[in-house]
Amino acid sequence: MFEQLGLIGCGLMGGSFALALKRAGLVKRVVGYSKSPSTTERARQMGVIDVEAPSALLAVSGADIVLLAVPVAATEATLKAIRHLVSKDMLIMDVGSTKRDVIDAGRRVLRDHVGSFVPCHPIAGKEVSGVENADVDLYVGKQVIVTPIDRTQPEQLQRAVDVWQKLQCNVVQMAPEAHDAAFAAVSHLPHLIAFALVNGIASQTRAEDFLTLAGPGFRDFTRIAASEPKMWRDILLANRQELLEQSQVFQRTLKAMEAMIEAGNADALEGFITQASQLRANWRMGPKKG
Ligand SMILES: NC(=O)c1ccc[n+]([C@@H]2O[C@H](COP(=O)([O-])OP(=O)(O)OC[C@H]3O[C@@H](n4cnc5c(N)ncnc54)[C@H](O)[C@@H]3O)[C@@H](O)[C@H]2O)c1
Ligand SMILES: O=C(O)C(=O)CC1(C(=O)O)C=CC(O)C=C1
Repeated sequence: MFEQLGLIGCGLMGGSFALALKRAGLVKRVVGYSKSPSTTERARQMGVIDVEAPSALLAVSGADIVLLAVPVAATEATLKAIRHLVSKDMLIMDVGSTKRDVIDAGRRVLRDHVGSFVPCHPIAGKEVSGVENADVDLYVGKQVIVTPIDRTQPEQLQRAVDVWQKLQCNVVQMAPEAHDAAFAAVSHLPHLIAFALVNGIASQTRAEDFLTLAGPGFRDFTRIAASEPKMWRDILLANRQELLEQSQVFQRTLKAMEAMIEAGNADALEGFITQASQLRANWRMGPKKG
């Protein structure tokens, strides 16, 4: 049981975490801070946080657990704002979608206290952001990737794993580099393609007609194109090297498929689609069972 959660970033991810922690009876009090005071106020009105803090530092004052739930590019400034109150006994976690840049910021800013910081990434989310969309069940049954470094205190790592497990998450430990490589392929690239696809259609003179005719296939494929622009700008830039490599792989695959279509090679095209279709039909979210 924690005495006080210091929540920095009272949005979708942070708000959902606070609600889940409260429901599980794991925290007595939540003190929250968001850049915009109206967001912090809204979070209190919704019962997501109990007390509004006027700064990140004051949100951390008296906290034994801290969650950073801000855009990844805001991590360094946030850690700088709180570093004077960070102690060895405080568990600090984040939920950022990229890990190498977040960890680099942690090393630079926290220095001797970097051991209190356990980098985390819940593989849960939505295309809508903000505290209004916070959801007590967001993390239930989802994977949480933890990417400790050599200096992470084993006790803090264990506490972080325990918290996520009590929220009914499946915790997976990985190296930060392996994390960023994997999520470039299965999260960042799909978002890049969804944004590009929508804008590619929108750039055509008949876009309005096309979009009026679009059905469930378009809706499902492009759901994530409605995601928060600044958050995704930061993610795509933070993981640019891995993402650009994945984009190259995608473009080569697309070119190969175009060549089959151009040549009218029905067998090759069918084989290619069969491979993807079977893979996707058998795919289930989460770790392999059995
Ligand atoms: N949305 C998703 O699907 C998803 C999934 C997994 C991880 N993440 C990660 O979670 C983090 C938060 O995303 P979200 O979806 O909750 O976004 P959000 O926009 O809903 O919430 C972010 C909150 O942080 C606040 N904020 C922004 N800059 C700040 C700063 N400098 N100091 C204090 N507060 C600040 C905003 O006002 C907002 O309240 C991001 O790092 C993102 O990469 C998002
Ligand atoms: O469901 C969505 O809308 C998401 O995009 C969630 C999603 C993903 O790509 O799977 C997005 C970013 C993350 O860091 C983790 C999860």
